[in-house]
Amino acid sequence: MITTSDLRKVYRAHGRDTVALDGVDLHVRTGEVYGVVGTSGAGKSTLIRCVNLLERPSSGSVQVDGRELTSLSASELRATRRSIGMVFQHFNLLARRTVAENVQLPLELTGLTRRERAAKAAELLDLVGLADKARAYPAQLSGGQKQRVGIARALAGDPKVLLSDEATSALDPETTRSVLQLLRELNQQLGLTVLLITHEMDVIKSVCDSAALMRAGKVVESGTLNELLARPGSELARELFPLGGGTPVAGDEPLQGSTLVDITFQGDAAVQPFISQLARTYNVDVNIVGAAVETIGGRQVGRMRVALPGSFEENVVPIGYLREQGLQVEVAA
Ligand SMILES: Nc1ncnc2c1ncn2[C@@H]1O[C@H](COP(=O)(O)OP(=O)(O)OP(=O)(O)O)[C@@H](O)[C@H]1O
Repeated sequence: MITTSDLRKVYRAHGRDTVALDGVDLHVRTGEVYGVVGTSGAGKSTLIRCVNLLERPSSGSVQVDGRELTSLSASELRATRRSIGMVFQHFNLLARRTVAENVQLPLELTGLTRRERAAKAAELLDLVGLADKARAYPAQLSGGQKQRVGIARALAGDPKVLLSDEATSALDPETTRSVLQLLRELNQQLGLTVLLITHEMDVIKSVCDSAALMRAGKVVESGTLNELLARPGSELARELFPLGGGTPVAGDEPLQGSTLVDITFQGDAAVQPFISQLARTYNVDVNIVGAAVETIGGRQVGRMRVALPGSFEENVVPIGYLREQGLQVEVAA
């Protein structure tokens, strides 16, 4: 649904060049929620603004729903942008307009009658759970309600794609959860493809099907959450699902001289029988250092860190046994 190829954006200011995007290839499939995460300055905002050409890339291509946006004329681009909704961190609502009028804003140049626009706004406000706030003004709403209005407005043109620029960054954790839940429902009910940027791993964990990690203008890692969790050495997987503790340090006698192994299992697979079989078959004392189960992308994922006595070379066979059982096994230290 969204594909960027070798996307570059260089800002020129005060005689200096800043490379904000340095050859970004991104592929967002139809109907998925795709999150781009990265620290401040990584290029996330620039990327999302290049996807609807609010920012014109210096080079590279942007395809949305099969259309190459960089080669459209100004009027074609205006029309195409209507099918790409966008929500913003600070909502960008007009203070002097009512909630319903804010939602109708993108429909004003579309040839719909006043009555049709009002009916559409009412339908969208109902969809985001704010049917009773149509006549209120933005100042009378909470942050979460303002963002719901922002989302309703973004949906006014019946978009196939919704871009979300840190939509929950200004909200408290509980409101964040409810707005993310709304995005998920809209994704499922309307088949909406959602591309969101965030600096919070929790957002990725709770709502995304796929994710990309950006650093210094580049996508350094990407994939579905399941792929990432199954990828040895994945930085995103480590951040999605940190397994604290267990790194052997001087004086930490029980772990000294042992091999730490991280085991990831998904769905209903239970790791416990494998551990006891491993202990029995190979006569090793398996020390469970840490374990956790979390819901990631709507699926149960478990991780366990175990310590096997001896060096890695001494544990090649037991580690191979765990891998043969279909578990994802990564040697941590
Ligand atoms: N209009 C601009 N003019 C000059 N440099 C810019 C402009 N917009 C962004 N930059 C620079 O481009 C780089 C990427 O910025 P961008 O805002 O895309 O990153 P980000 O990952 O979204 O960060 P943040 O989370 O802080 O918004 C930064 O070095 C930034 O200073």
